[in-house]
Amino acid sequence: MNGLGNDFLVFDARRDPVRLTADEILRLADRKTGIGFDQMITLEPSGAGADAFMRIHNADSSEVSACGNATRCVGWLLMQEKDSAAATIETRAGLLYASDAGEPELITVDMGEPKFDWRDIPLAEEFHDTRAIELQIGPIDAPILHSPAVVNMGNPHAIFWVDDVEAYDLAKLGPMLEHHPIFPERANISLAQVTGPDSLILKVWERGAGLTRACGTGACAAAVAAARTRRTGRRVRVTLPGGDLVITWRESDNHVMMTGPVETDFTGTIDRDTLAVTLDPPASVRGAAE
Ligand SMILES: N[C@H](CCC[C@H](N)C(=O)O)C(=O)O
Repeated sequence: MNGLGNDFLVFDARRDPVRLTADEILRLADRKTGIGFDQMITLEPSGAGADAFMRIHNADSSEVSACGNATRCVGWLLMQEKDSAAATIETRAGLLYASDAGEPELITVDMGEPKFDWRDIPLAEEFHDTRAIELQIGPIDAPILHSPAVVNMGNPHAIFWVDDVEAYDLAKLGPMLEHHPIFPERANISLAQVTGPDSLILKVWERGAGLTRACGTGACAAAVAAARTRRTGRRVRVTLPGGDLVITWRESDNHVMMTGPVETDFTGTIDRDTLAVTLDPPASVRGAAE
């Protein structure tokens, strides 16, 4: 499945457990010799009364606690199954609530409350004044990235405000910042270009996945940081390379609501031993094989 091109391999492990080694996850994530994905999602029985527990692994096999676009896709799956307009998803970061947004394959997820304290991002104690971050890569006149906003949406995000997201080589800067010593658990790195009181453009280097077409928690983090610094209002249209998400940081309960599309690319089965994939008929895959 995918949310604005941020793509996922979704296993239904609610009846039979799916336990893959890091090496097997890396093999499946490989876009040349495997299936290819940004994150691997494993649906398991929920211990908290939710419709399912959602386990999240990045393409580098790291397990993480939040994935906004995948939560929309899983919410849609569960609502389809139950023929319901709402679904509850348990994650390591807590319970999330998905609901039908009134159009086919358009889903809203309540992503909970943002966190801003340096301990909650987390940041390393000796660095927790983010104004200390200044990074210039490349020729002496290369643009300098500095003073990121940091937000936790169940996972760590650092957002750099820029005048033009295309003026920076995020493929080069991203990994340096992802692994910056200020982020003891690494971080998702965003460039945000505010384009109006209710709109911004976002490019994301994702922790454990690299450049992605969209990042749901990144869009939430950037919209909240923009509102908190009076760059925008509390409702922001976030334009990512893969398309738009609408984020509302609700004043009444401090929750962040994310609305966007979901797509199913194909379904099938994977052989437990060989990891060979058999597509369900019609064996059509959305868009030509890349
Ligand atoms: N790379 C992220 C997880 C996936 C986030 C993104 N795909 C989203 O839609 O929120 C992390 O390591 O925290």
